[in-house]
Amino acid sequence: MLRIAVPNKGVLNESAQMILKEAGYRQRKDSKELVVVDPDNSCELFFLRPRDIAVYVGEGTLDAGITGRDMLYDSGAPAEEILPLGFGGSTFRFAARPGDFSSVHDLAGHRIATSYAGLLEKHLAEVGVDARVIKLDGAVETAIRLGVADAIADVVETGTTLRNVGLEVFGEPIMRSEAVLIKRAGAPQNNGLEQLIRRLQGVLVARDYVMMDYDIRAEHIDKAIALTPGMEGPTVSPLHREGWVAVRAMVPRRGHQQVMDQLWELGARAILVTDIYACRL
Ligand SMILES: Nc1ncnc2c1ncn2[C@@H]1O[C@H](COP(=O)(O)OP(=O)(O)OP(=O)(O)O)[C@@H](O)[C@H]1O
Ligand SMILES: O=P(O)(O)OC[C@H]1O[C@H](OP(=O)(O)OP(=O)(O)O)[C@H](O)[C@@H]1O
Ligand SMILES: [Mg+2]
Repeated sequence: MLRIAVPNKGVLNESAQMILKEAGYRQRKDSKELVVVDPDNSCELFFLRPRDIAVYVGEGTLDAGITGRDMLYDSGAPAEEILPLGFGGSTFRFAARPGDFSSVHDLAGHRIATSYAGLLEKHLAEVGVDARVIKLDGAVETAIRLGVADAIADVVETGTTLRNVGLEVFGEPIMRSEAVLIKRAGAPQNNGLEQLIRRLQGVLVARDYVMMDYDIRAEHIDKAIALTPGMEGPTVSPLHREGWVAVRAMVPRRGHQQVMDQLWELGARAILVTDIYACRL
């Protein structure tokens, strides 16, 4: 029985549930359900705080989990990333009142508020800056105004929260994060975990690619294939029309309209694009 940890609330919750649903796993009926048994897939889903997930997985009580890369790193738990999941993207950055600081090195001797003390302390040690870390639970942007800290280190996505309190980011981003699938560091990948990874990879490919079909004169096929190389080479079949072939290839969703324009210029016709519902590559 594979045991998977899923964020029970917060920004990662909905997208994590969605990707597992698309991968064929059972859904919880309401947000109060904390454990879902999915006998069809021989697994159990445990809904936990995203911050705690790396701890459970690192202890080996759960086989895999979905959490943020920043939270995994912050926890210091013996767990490792196995698959980036393409949602929950953010950066972890320093911010302060405009003009107060311009680089991490200016922070020596100052107070920095954060709810990611583990991540921040590791970063300060790496860059050799001695500063005081003030650990808060959340809403750290207000700490400067209330005189608890001189700077903050926090998750920034759109930057709206910082703008609203008149703060600005400074220095290089400390970390770029997104939701990731994790397992215990060094744990072997059993069959259930391998199946979970393959399924999630299938969902990610189905999201990122479309299927493109078109007809083209045989003499242009090399140029057409250069535009639509597919994953392992496109399928080229004869067409019941002298001198023409039909081509089928997976194409990145992003930019597929430009590819269609270029194929049209090349003389391709009947260019069709369809969604991929699910796949296993
Ligand atoms: N706009 C965002 N705000 C906060 N976290 C975000 C955002 N976008 C992506 N994330 C990621 O989501 C994770 C944080 O999730 P969440 O905010 O739900 O946790 P939390 O701060 O512990 O919980 P809560 O905010 O409910 O106290 C981190 O991995 C973070 O990088
Ligand atoms: O750049 P933005 O798009 O504004 O998003 C970033 C903000 O969102 C998060 O807060 P959250 O809602 O998780 O509250 P918290 O700080 O209490 O965790 C994060 O801590 C920032 O405050
Ligand atoms: Mg939060």
